[in-house]
Amino acid sequence: MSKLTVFDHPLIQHKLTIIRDKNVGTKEFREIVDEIASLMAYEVTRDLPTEDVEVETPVAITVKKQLAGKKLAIVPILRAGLGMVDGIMKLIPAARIGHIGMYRDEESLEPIEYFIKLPEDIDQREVLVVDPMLATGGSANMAIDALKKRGAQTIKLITLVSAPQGVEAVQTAHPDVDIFTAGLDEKLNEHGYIVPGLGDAGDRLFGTH
Ligand SMILES: O=P(O)(O)OC[C@H]1O[C@H](OP(=O)(O)OP(=O)(O)O)[C@H](O)[C@@H]1O
Ligand SMILES: O=c1cc[nH]c(=O)[nH]1
Ligand SMILES: [Mg+2]
Repeated sequence: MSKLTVFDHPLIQHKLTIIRDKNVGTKEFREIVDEIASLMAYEVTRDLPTEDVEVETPVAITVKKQLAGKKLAIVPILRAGLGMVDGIMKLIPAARIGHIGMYRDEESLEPIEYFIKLPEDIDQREVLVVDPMLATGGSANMAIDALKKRGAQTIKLITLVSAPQGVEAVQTAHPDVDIFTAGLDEKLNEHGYIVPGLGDAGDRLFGTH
């Protein structure tokens, strides 16, 4: 069974509470999603391997740690996942970025894929799939399926708000994929929105509601 990590860091919780407020506008929403993504990336990358390297300081030669060249790819699920990319890239600037375009059919809630473009060596990279919302889990599962079909082997899923149903769906379909989320909410409503959630993340990020 994959691991579920719910971040209880006070900064993450505080910032998530701010953007849940329906009166927060697009500019502030986008800025805070970016900040939360950075804070989450710091924790998600905690287990990256390091190696010893020699470095000459102005004072002496010493041996210290650097990242052991583990290659990463950040894969946002469009549109809303785009809002988390820059925040993660600030910490991991050498990561490659893949894109998976997907939207949920409003009636069936089934995801529909409309775009996919990944780094060619995706099979050699640890992949961070990012999407603010994990609701039914349909989109995340379809994105992970698409990644595995193209050879991705190590995948983590990073979300801001998750519904228990979505977590269970991903854990069942992909027990090898660890999930990191800033908030585990109560449930889904009859329209498939997370309750209490934060509404439609894509619309709030891009001002399209
Ligand atoms: O877990 P699920 O039930 O699949 O729902 C979650 C998906 O729904 C939202 O995208 P949406 O379909 O609104 O597309 P958008 O990002 O373009 O707004 C969200 O960003 C996820 O991708
Ligand atoms: O609550 C939800 C559920 C799916 N997608 C969103 O953007 N919000
Ligand atoms: Mg949307």
